[in-house]
Amino acid sequence: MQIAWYDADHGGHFDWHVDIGDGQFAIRRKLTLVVQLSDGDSYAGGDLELNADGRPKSVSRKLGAATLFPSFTPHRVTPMTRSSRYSMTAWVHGPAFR
Ligand SMILES: O=C(O)CCC(=O)C(=O)O
Ligand SMILES: [Fe+2]
Repeated sequence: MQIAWYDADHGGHFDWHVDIGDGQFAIRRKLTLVVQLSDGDSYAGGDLELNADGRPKSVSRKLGAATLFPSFTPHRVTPMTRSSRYSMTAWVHGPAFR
């Protein structure tokens, strides 16, 4: 589980990536769950975008909105342009993909 803080004054963003990696835990990630912990009207930028099919889509910015996706889906957080955003990310683990 992870709480992230993105702030406009500190260039908050997270470039395109997948959540599956080489690490002991990252290699076992199956599903990613992101919960919006900030009201979407209280900041600008900071959109979570998913690119499952070559057409990036932004997810809901509503406070409490939960987004679940396969951990191999490329995603990013666009640069913050005003104020700040909190999010919570949790991963569901399982046997490594083969
Ligand atoms: O904060 C978000 O919306 C996404 C976070 C994320 O992609 C990650 O921590 O891997
Ligand atoms: Fe991620």
